[in-house]
Amino acid sequence: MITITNLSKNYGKNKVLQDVNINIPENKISFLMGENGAGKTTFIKCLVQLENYKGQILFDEKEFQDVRDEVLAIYDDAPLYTNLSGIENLDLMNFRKLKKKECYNIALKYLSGDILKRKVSTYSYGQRKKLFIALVEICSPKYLIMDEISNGLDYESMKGLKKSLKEWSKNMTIILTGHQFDFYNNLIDELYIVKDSQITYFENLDLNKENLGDIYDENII
Ligand SMILES: Nc1ncnc2c1ncn2[C@@H]1O[C@H](COP(=O)(O)OP(=O)(O)OP(=O)(O)O)[C@@H](O)[C@H]1O
Repeated sequence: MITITNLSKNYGKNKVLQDVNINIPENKISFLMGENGAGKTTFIKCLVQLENYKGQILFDEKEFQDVRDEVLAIYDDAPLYTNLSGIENLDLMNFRKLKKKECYNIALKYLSGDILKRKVSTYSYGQRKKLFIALVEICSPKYLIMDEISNGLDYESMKGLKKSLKEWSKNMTIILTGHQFDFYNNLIDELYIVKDSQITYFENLDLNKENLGDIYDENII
């Protein structure tokens, strides 16, 4: 479980998050829903210490630095070595220390050999996303955080990712954010609303029956 206690984050006078207290359960898919600028990415950046904040974030009672090699965060400006090939990037970022050949074989499920051997600077937006998705399978992290992962993926890749996320969540604590509710409907286990500097857990909702678009209309607008 990830425990967030009294988390506050300001950018100057903009109080993006104020005294947030939530728990993210283990081995579930938790989804953060909120309008543009609500603070979803900020929250994720706090989780992985890319932003300073007030409060406490613990991963199964441990500080981030003690679980750093078990956390994988994927967000739009996540860094890649653009002068290196896709496979060289995977080899460098692979914290499970799989052999390069094993990384390559896993990555082939997501990108062709030709693309994997090309410099990342030549990749399309969707191909960069697929490289990170391959990294999830290579690293098999305990905690997986994906900010707007479905953006830029083609239909087949989205279907494949949805299936993989379900499978991964048997052994992974997963946090997702996004706006394309078609992708997140019938996928997520837990829902959190990000609004007015707060993150609120939605209790007792049957997410398999309820439509995220309707929940958004009723609770966010
Ligand atoms: N580095 C920054 N400096 C100043 N303000 C920032 C910075 N990053 C984000 N903000 C502001 O913080 C607020 C929350 O932004 P954030 O990116 O977390 O929103 P979001 O919920 O992820 O939005 P979206 O759905 O559009 O991706 C916004 O008002 C944004 O303008």
